[in-house]
Amino acid sequence: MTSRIEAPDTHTDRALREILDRRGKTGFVVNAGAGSGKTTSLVKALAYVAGDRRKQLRARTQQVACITYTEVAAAEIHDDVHDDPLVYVSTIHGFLWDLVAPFQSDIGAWIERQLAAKLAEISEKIDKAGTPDKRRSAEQDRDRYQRQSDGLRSMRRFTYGIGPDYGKGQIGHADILKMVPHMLMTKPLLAKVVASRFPIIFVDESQDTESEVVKSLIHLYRTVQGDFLLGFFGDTMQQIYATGIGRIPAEPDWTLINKPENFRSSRQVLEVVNRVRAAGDGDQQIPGRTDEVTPEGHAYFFVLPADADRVTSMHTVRRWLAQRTSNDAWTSDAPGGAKILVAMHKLAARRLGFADLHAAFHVPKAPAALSAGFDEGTAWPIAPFLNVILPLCEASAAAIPRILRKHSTTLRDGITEPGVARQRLTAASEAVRELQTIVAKAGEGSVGDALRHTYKHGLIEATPLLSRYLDPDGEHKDQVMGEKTQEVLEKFLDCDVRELYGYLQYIRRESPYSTQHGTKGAEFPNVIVLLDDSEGTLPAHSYDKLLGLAELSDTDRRNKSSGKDTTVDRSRRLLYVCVSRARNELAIVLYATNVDAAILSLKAAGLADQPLTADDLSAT
Ligand SMILES: Nc1ncnc2c1ncn2[C@@H]1O[C@H](COP(=O)(O)OP(=O)(O)OP(=O)(O)O)[C@@H](O)[C@H]1O
Repeated sequence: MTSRIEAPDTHTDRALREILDRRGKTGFVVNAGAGSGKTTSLVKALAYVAGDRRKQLRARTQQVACITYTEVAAAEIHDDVHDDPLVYVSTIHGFLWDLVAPFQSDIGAWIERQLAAKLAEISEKIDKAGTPDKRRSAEQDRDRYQRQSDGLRSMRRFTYGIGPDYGKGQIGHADILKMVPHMLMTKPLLAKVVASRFPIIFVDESQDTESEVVKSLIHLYRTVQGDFLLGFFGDTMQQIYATGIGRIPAEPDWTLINKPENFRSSRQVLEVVNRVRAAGDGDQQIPGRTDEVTPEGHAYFFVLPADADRVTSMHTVRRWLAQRTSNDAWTSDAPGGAKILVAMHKLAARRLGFADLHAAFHVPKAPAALSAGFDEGTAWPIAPFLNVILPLCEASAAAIPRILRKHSTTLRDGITEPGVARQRLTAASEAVRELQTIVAKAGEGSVGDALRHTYKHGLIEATPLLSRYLDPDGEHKDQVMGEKTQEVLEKFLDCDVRELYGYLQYIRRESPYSTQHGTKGAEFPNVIVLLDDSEGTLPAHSYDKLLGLAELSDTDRRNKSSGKDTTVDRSRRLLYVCVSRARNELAIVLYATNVDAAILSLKAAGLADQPLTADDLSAT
């Protein structure tokens, strides 16, 4: 891929350079459609300002900050700007933590307030406990919180990890999004320090950036003196997370920029993109490339019966597409082949053989850090498998000591003499051989067998909660473990270790499946979008409602009449994101309980003039 910096200039690039040449305080919002080159313009603006103001930024030890939505996006932008040290690229969590990390005593005070709130909450629970058992359990939790609170006083250093462990001075992912905006809004010194370190801040995917974060950045803009530039790049039509702000509340003096072009998609794909958008905000995009360069492409809409076997019908669709478009990539699972966008991880899990694992992390009311963490590949109970256990089972004999030295607690802690290190390495190697036997044997409960074995032999570093679970009387006995966390861990440990291989393939993006949310910002040559409410939908989404195939609920109607976001709005935006990921060829496959009614609805909604059916598939 050539760098985005080399993309031809658009009017937006020129407008941004004019803004970047200004001094003093200024801001802008680029709000433009899918594939319009927002990220490309962002990268070009970064390169421009880092070149133009290099001397000044260096002299003042300042950087240009760019906040992205995912680690993948951050890595791509880093590449685009050739790892220029003047450009600081980070996800929102990393950025926010970096801002406040030096303000240790404020972090400590914040944790103290959280624990005080927990203690107040638990006292209420104790007072209201209906049974002696519930009371006893709440009292035990109160004692744990109390010990955490006591431990905090001697804490010298506060850190940040996936999950919180307040007693050990660690705040979690979710805490960051609450704590830092609050600190930015209430601590003028912090705001000053941030603005002098980052006189320019860009935010990509701004529509899905948490409201409080955006508000705190705007507060920063309002309060700082001197040179400061705040710029947002987003698309309100692509807001797919409920926590996102949607439209940026721009300050009156900011410049608003739209990009009407689409540089990504073929003509046929763009027509579908525009049809989906038409009933949303009505904006329509035009091909960005010249007539000769924009390919015609292909786009098809299939309506298949909801009782069709999904695996067979998907093979048939892919074969049909390969034949019709003379493009064998449709039947390939390799990168560059077909990308199949499913609504939920559960559907990918079924197809890739990790349904039990998925179910374990999605028990009803599972803590979000576990369920969402599983979906993202960051859940702490799984981390030992991804980082240590599976690598130890797959690595060559020569590579094993390196993995052990990096992760094994027994090889890291308390070694004072070389002889001890040798002995421990021999013991750890023996434990690895036993682990390999456990994993090769596999079967129900082998996840638990592997985890207990590696923990016992110090091969893995477990998070405080996992340690508490595996060793309830050990070092982390004061950790408070919710019932739901306990339930997830029990179910996880009951799983078959073989399921982790399909999961790994999925989160490493090596399978053709991706979730519709997970494709944010990406693009693929050949995309299939599955619309399949009968296999299950995300909360607050329904393609059947969007397409007029299911009745709106009373809540939908109430939301609609009061101008609030509705199930239909959310589903349309998600569909818009999905169809606009396709560069050349696109297929939408709707599984419908009533195929004829679905065809009529699609035509009436202007989404497809001539949807194809199972008969068309069998006719070739
Ligand atoms: N000025 C340009 N000239 C030619 N191609 C461009 C230009 N800008 C962007 N592109 C190409 O268009 C595609 C989409 O660009 P980009 O990812 O920057 O868009 P985006 O608006 O951020 O997308 P989305 O919001 O849909 O994720 C990329 O393949 C990119 O290389």
